[in-house]
Amino acid sequence: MPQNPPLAGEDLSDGTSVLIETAFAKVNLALHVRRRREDGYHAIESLFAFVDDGDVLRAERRDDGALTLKIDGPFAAGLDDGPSNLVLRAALELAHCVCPSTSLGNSEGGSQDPLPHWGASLYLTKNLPVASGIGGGSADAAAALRLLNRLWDCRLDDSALCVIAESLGSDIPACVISRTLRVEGRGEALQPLELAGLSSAPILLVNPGVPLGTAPVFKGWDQYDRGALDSSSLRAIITEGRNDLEPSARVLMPEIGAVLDVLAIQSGVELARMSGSGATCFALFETTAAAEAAQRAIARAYPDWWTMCGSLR
Ligand SMILES: C[C@](O)(CO)[C@H](O)COP(=O)(O)OP(=O)(O)OC[C@H]1O[C@@H](n2ccc(N)nc2=O)[C@H](O)[C@@H]1O
Ligand SMILES: Nc1ncnc2c1ncn2[C@@H]1O[C@H](COP(=O)(O)OP(=O)(O)OP(=O)(O)O)[C@@H](O)[C@H]1O
Repeated sequence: MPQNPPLAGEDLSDGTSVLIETAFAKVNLALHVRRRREDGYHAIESLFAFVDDGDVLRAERRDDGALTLKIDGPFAAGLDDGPSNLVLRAALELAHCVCPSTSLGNSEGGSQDPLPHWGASLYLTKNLPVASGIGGGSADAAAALRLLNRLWDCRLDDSALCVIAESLGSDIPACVISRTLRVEGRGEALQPLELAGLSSAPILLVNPGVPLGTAPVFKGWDQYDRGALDSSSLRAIITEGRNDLEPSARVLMPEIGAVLDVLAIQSGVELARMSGSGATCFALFETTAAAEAAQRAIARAYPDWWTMCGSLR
């Protein structure tokens, strides 16, 4: 772990500077699962929104062509900083797309023939719980694509980054955009949405403190199509929207029921629901003061639960 990761915009002694991206936490305000596809993935209809807070990724150029990742922050422990990390996988995929003959190295001596242009030192501050339904790893990969697109001056637009993102994970194209979206397919069909009442909405996220993998939750879906998503208004999302993965996630992790019950009784709550494949649940509030009061009350009563308060972007 880095002792002193560089700060955003900090000028380093060699004259280079550090670039920074936030990996915004994702929430599925509604997640309708329509059918299991032949390729094993599920066709979804979902309203994605993003919180104005999350993990933080910093990068500085290095001229030796090496690509390294160091992780700190409250959820760094146990997270592999090797080539399986989605940040490094995204970096490699971007470099290969822009320059197919690129070989990237790491300081431990991975590459035979590193090209100086594609070097970077990456520092990830992991604030979001891992495997928790708020796209932490997906948001990190998307932030890496946005960040290295700038650092390496690749000049790819969002749609080109989304094509690269799609090969890395279903949630990653939406995380590249990190704005309110209606999402279909297995996660790659994106339609931007401006919903009245949603912009800057106060939100509280609560996780019961145990990781939950995505694949087993989809596997437990009962294969019953409960119908299309009406994303025409926030009211429709609140009253008609569902998270079809909630029953299966609750079987695997009954604590989700307790989190939802506690969120639902907080004063000023407009909507309480599970995000993604769980176990994180969220609540939208009428005011920031109500969201912060609920966070304080829940943190006092359930010290093992993780909470984060913010606004939708
Ligand atoms: C539940 C959501 O987070 C909602 O936004 C996403 O649908 C999941 O996105 P993700 O974590 O990026 O998923 P991936 O890493 O692509 O896939 C993990 C596993 O979840 C299952 N999976 C994922 C997405 C999807 N539309 N159908 C699926 O069945 C598959 O078993 C897959 O092997
Ligand atoms: N940078 C990363 N941060 C978090 N997890 C990562 C990262 N790189 C790889 N992973 C792996 O990805 C898996 C899923 O983690 P992630 O936090 O993205 O799940 P999630 O919150 O359920 O996401 P989603 O909402 O997209 O389903 C974990 O098993 C983890 O080991």
